[in-house]
This record gives sequence, C-alpha cells and structure tokens, in this order.
Amino acid sequence: MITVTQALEQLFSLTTVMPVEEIALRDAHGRVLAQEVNAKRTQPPFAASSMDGYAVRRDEVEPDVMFKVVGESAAGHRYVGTLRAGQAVRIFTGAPVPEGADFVVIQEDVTRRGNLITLGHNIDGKDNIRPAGGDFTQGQPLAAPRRLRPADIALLASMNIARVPVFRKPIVAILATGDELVQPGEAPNQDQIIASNTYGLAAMLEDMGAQTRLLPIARDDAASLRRSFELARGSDLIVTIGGASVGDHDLVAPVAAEMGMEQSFYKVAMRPGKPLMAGRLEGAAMIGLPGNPVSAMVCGCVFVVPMIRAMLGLGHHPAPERTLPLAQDIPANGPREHYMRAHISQDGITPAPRQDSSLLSVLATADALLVRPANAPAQRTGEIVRLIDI
Ligand SMILES: Nc1nc2c(c(=O)[nH]1)N[C@H]1C(S)=C(S)[C@@H](COP(=O)(O)OP(=O)(O)OC[C@H]3O[C@@H](n4cnc5c(N)ncnc54)[C@H](O)[C@@H]3O)O[C@H]1N2
Ligand code: MOO
Repeated sequence: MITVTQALEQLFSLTTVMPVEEIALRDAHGRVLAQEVNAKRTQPPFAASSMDGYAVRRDEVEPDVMFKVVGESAAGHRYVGTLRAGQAVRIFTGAPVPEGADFVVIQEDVTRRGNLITLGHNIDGKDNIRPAGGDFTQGQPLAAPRRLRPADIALLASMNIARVPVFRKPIVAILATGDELVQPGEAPNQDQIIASNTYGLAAMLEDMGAQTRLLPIARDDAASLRRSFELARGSDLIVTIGGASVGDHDLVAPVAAEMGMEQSFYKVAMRPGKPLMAGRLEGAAMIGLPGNPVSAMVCGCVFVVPMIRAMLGLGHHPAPERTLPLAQDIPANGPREHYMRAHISQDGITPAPRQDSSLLSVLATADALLVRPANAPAQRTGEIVRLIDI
C-alpha cells in the first residue's frame, strides 16, 4: 500500500490544467483568474474630496478666517474654474477638488451665512483629499492564478475590467454503483438505502469550482457499469463511488480495466479510504472512491479537492492543515494514517467517540479531521496534533 502523500503525487500527475475562457465579470465570483489582468484606468482618476465641506487653499486656513463661496463641486459634476485667494468651493464626498484648492474643511468646522463661511477653531492638519491614483494606477496588475473573492470582483469592476480570463471549470462525472442504492426522494425497498455521498461530493467539488454531472446509479453488473462509464465520456475527471473493495460485486476495477483504464495505484495506507484506486480512462483522470459514505467524503477532501485545485491552475498542494492541542488523551494509531472526525472547542481538539466510516451523522457534526500519522504513539492532553478543517 502506498502512503497518502505518494497517492496524492500520482493523482496530481493524472491532472492537467484546464484551458482558459473569458467570462463576464458578473459570473466570475469563485472562478480562478488564469492570466494577470491590468487596470484599464487610474482610481481615483482625479484628486477627490473624502468629506462634505468646503475646498480652500491650505495656506489660508486659520481660525475665524472668512471665505467667499464661489461655486460647487459634486460627485460627477466638477467645479470648472480655478480657486483664487479668499475663495471657497462647496464640495461633497467623492467630488473632484477644484484647481487651486489643496484642502477641504469639513462642514462641521464652518459657519455659513449666505455666500460667506467662517472657519471654526477645531481644524486639524488633515486635508481630507484622496490623491489621484491613491487606490491604483492604470496598468496596475492583479496577479494570477487567484480564486476571485467578492473583494476581487469589486476591484476588477473598479479597474473597468468587464470580461475576465479564467480557467474553465473541470467537468467531473460522479458515478455511484450498487444494487442497494436509490436516489433521494425515491422509494427504497427493504434492502435498499439512499445514495448520499454522491450528493455530498457534488456539493464539495462544486464549492471548489468544478462542474459536476451526477450519472445514473450503476447496478452491480458489468453491463450497467460499462453503460455508466460510457455516459462519463467528455468529462475531465471521473469519480466512482463504491464497488472498490474485494467483494464478488466490487466490479469497478475489472470493468474500468476492460475499458482500457491504465491504473496508477490501488489501496492507500489510510483510514478511512483504504480501497482507493486511480488511473486514466480515455484521456480523463479517474479516481475510484470507497463506498462507505464517510470514506468517500474524507477521500473527497484529502484527494479530489486538491485535484480540482490542480486542474484550476492553483498548484499541487495537499488539503491545508493547521495544529491544535489535544483536549483529551488518545491511544496509539495503527499502520494506516487516520483521519479522525473531531470536534474543536476552547480546550483544543477531541476525536468523536465513534469513528466507523458509515456514520454520516458524526461527519456532519464534526469540525475537523484530526490527522494521525501511521503508527503514531499514544498522545496526552495538550500535545499538538495536525488537523484539516472541514
Ligand atoms: N474483506 C474485506 N472487506 C472489506 C474491506 C477489506 O479490505 N476486506 N475493506 C472495507 C473497507 S475499508 C471499505 S471502505 C469498504 C469499501 O467497499 P466498496 O468501495 O466496495 O464499497 P461498497 O461495498 O460498494 O459499499 C460500502 C458501503 O457503502 C455504501 N455505499 C456505497 N455507495 C454509496 C453511496 N453512493 N451512498 C451511500 N452509501 C453508499 C454501501 O451500501 C455499503 O454499505 O469495503 C470494506 N470491506
Ligand atoms: O477504508 Mo474504509 O474507507 O476504512 O471504511
């Protein structure tokens, strides 16, 4: 059996970076910027007032000094003309500062009578002016690759970039197998259960930027599986769920092999997730996840999400980890790396008491996967351990 790190390396080598497409800014949230883009303008394009008040000349600002108000500069409508000695221009937040002015007195520090203003006594040295280009200048880059967050979308809009080059979403076909499975909403017979991890994985991978296709559930026979694999054609990644172990009805590997799958590996020294397989099928990467719902979801987090990130040009990185102290003693680990469903509190991290890989209710209420290396010794409360937030 290979290690999780070795398996991840092999999975990355099965991936290719998606081609670039150009999309409307409105659709770009969450997408990965594929090429550096450059600001098409300078922001602000003019020196702008940051407050509502009066634009004047700094060298004339003193308590009790009077100015004559000669006009107005509003956002979108500048004052045309040059400010002369003894003059003030009424100005509003975001408006261009008139020629000749280099200071804005806020209106709270001014008394106005008709066209005359008198300055008060509380004026500090702050000019209340945002210089031209104070945010960014024309040509300023936004570097790629980068997953576009809401603040990036606002910045790109401000840069007047209406169309954005992004990596195409990888198309992921998700294929569940098993005579016992029916779709949510259907009526199972007494021996059947509901296909669950298909839906969980689709949600997880869509969150990461994939486009998923849920294929019809394949029955436990070679012909049905073959038909499902054929429906997966045209996808960039095929994720199968179940049928990966050693039972008489575990047909994924033999059917995929018969269809030409070049296998990279089978079985990883991890818990849950041991009967994981991967390879290449008709130009697409393929990963076969174990059927146990928690095993499939843990493998999704540890392997499939990093593959999607790699396909989106974000590099070859394992799921991000951090560390916390243990909130209780834990026993030694066995020979497989263990991804324990765990809870986080002020005291640190605590593994859930039940770790069976069928328990979705435990996974759904967990905060993290506590990562225990193979053969880790028993550890005491307060010792530092690794975890993946989920
Ligand atoms: N003799 C051995 N038996 C098993 C071994 C082993 O090494 N020797 N490994 C065990 C481990 S570990 C795992 S994990 C499972 C993986 O088995 P499969 O990948 O073949 O999965 P299935 O047998 O098809 O299903 C397992 C379990 O999960 C349920 N399932 C499957 N698909 C779904 C789905 N889409 N949604 C919800 N639940 C699903 C299925 O009904 C089974 O209960 O093998 C062990 N056995
Ligand atoms: O590896 Mo299985 O995924 O332990 O339940």
